[in-house]
Amino acid sequence: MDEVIIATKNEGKAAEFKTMLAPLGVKVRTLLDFPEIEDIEETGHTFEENAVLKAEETAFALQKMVIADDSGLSIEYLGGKPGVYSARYAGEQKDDAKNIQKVLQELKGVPHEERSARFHCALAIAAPGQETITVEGTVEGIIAEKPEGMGGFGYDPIFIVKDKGKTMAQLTKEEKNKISHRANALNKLQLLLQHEDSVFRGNKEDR
Ligand SMILES: O=P(O)(O)OP(=O)(O)OP(=O)(O)OC[C@H]1O[C@@H](n2cnc3c(O)ncnc32)[C@H](O)[C@@H]1O
Ligand SMILES: [Mg+2]
Repeated sequence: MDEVIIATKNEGKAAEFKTMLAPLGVKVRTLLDFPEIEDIEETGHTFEENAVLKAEETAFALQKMVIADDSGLSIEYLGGKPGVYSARYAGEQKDDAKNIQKVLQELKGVPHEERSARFHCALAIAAPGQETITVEGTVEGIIAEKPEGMGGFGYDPIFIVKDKGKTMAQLTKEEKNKISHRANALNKLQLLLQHEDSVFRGNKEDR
């Protein structure tokens, strides 16, 4: 595998995939490089369903192998919300600051011990005529009282990583890419592909 297309238009995700896949020597392109591909409607009820939708539609459109990422934040006190609606929680414009404000508003006055949350990342790898493969990675956290830190993207400034006692946005890129839901999912995918005898492994010479 010398090139992989990540079916995302999210710049934060795109940057993380580029960094995490760099050691493998794989060239990474994203949908930011294919502006002709229109937004795919995320009609699934789970992260996995949406990842499969995005991966299969893009693989069909480009006739290439692609990986899609559907991810989001699930907050226990809110019954799992924003969940699959994380990107558009505060409206169609997918505004990170507004999404964060909405979550903080909904958790106003809720004590620390009831602010448990989890980031999810479902990855799907699809290629024309191949069975799609999916994996999911998570990371546990607590929703902060206010945003802290400048790194990452999305909900990172309000997500205190349980094992670190800092928000995801306060971690360095290297730290985030070691422990994140996306890193966990990508590690699982790599392990799975090592055992999978399919087109996704590429030619022996590529390995
Ligand atoms: O569908 P694509 O084009 O990949 O881009 P998107 O931004 O719409 O992506 P999703 O549908 O998967 O929605 C993900 C939401 O979860 C948030 N999110 C995902 N991963 C995150 C991370 O690592 N840190 C913080 N927030 C994250 C992100 O900001 C979005 O609001
Ligand atoms: Mg999306």
